[in-house]
Amino acid sequence: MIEFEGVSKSFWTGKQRKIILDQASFRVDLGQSLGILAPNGAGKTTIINMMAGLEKPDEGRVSRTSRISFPLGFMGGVVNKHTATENSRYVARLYGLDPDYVESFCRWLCGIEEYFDMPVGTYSQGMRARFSFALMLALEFDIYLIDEGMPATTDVEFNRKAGRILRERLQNATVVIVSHQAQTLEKFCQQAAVLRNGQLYIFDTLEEAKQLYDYQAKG
Ligand SMILES: Nc1ncnc2c1ncn2[C@@H]1O[C@H](COP(=O)(O)OP(=O)(O)OP(=O)(O)O)[C@@H](O)[C@H]1O
Repeated sequence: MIEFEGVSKSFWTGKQRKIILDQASFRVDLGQSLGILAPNGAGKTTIINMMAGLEKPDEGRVSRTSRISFPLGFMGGVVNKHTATENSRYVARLYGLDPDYVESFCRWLCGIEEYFDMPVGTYSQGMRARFSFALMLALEFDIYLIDEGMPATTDVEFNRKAGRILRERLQNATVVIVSHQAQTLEKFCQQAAVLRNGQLYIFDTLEEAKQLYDYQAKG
């Protein structure tokens, strides 16, 4: 479970205060995958980062009582001067998993051949995205955090394999996915939310959320 209690977050832009959340309270329960709809720049990445514990609220409390993933595409734990082999074995040890398993899973899923033994700093953006996605899928979490704005991979074979594993994983796991379009959320989520005026409004159906989102877009 992830719970936000009276959470406020804003950024000072030099000209004005950009409000992301204003005393917002909501919960993500296990088994209730949530899709968050918000226009570009509204604060989707910031909310996902707060859920992951990468960013702190200015006020209020974020509590986590399950195994929460790092956001898909997050490379913060990956060391550029080390190879994918070294990074995957290191991350496996951090999470108390078998390094041989995590390394071979990532090697198989990434499909980046000899680059797996080259420093991550030498990878293309697509290779980096594939490696961080593979790393996330190698570890088991109760809640997966997916930021649609993260660099995507255009490798068809990888997307097919990774998509299949993610769908399998999501049969038993919960996902929080943020997007600016409803279509992306349809596949995964039991409930949908709209970020509006610093509040997250959660609905039982994507249809209801879309109505508020479309109304907001017109307004
Ligand atoms: N450290 C920061 N300092 C100042 N402003 C920031 C900071 N981080 C984010 N912002 C601003 O806060 C707003 C929300 O950023 P965020 O990346 O969370 O939005 P987003 O909805 O994920 O955007 P996008 O859809 O474009 O990826 C943006 O206007 C961004 O410029």
